[in-house]
Amino acid sequence: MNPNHITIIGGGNLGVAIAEGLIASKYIAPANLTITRRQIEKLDHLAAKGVITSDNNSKSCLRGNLIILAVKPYQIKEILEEIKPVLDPNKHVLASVVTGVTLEDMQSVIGSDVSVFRVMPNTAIAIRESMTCIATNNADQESQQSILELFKQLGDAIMIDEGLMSASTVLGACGIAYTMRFIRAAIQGGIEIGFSSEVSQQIAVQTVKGAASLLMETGNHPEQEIDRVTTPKGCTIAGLNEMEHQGFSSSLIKGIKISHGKISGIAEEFERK
Ligand SMILES: NC(=O)C1=CN([C@@H]2O[C@H](COP(=O)(O)OP(=O)(O)OC[C@H]3O[C@@H](n4cnc5c(N)ncnc54)[C@H](O)[C@@H]3O)[C@@H](O)[C@H]2O)C=CC1
Ligand SMILES: O=C(O)[C@@H]1CCC=N1
Repeated sequence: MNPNHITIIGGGNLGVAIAEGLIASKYIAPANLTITRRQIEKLDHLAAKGVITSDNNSKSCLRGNLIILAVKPYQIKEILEEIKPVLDPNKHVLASVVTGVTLEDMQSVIGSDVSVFRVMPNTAIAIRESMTCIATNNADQESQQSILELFKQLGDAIMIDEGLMSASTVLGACGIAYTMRFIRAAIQGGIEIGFSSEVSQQIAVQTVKGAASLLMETGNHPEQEIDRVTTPKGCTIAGLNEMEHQGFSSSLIKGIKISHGKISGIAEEFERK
């Protein structure tokens, strides 16, 4: 399966980010990309780039062979019922980015003839820097390879067991928000010690990028890199230890666990519809 036309159903935050990443990657021409939402005027910026915008999900599915579902968890069941009559197992592959809704949930509506994937990117997909985790229970190796290759164009991508999909949602997708909050706090601290907001942001953002790049390029554990920074009796270790006394790592780990626990509640929205 090589996606020759991609249809994204749900042109909200993530759907638009995926479209932008696809356009930037040149993986697919804008004319081979369709995106839907009910208020299509909100997709005018994509239409201006040559993307097909529509408020008709079924017609849009006829155009695409890869269909990406990017709606809220409580909306997906209704949409699956709507597009089911036009789904063709010999043509279509379905990929859902919807949080908490399982492959089995989706197959309970559309059956298991069509290959279905759960895909968990993050909003950095817009600039081709997503970490995307992918799972399936019925797609053949060739389709798995195609989907993996596609999302590798948009950052990094790995196949995982579906049982880890909620964990990947939290670490990868929610992780963007956690990291932004770290950066915001660093900016605020930088202002307290003398920088303007703009310069503080410039320093904080490049420092986070540098830290991530160090780990990517060396493969080191963060603590190895921390050891290189913490001069004995120095200012880094003093600040780090104070942050830990205040619960820095603990609060992050607890937050990750709370987010993870919340996902089973999100999945119930599928059942209630
Ligand atoms: N925002 C994020 O960072 C991430 C979101 N997700 C998941 O992706 C899904 C979408 O999230 P967001 O983009 O943030 O939500 P959103 O609310 O911004 O986007 C959903 C879009 O679907 C549209 N929509 C609703 N009913 C429709 C219909 N019948 N036909 C066509 N379009 C319809 C809405 O108008 C809206 O634009 C959710 O299930 C979320 O859990 C997953 C990973 C990251
Ligand atoms: O907050 C949420 O529920 C969604 C899923 C991951 C990112 N945003």
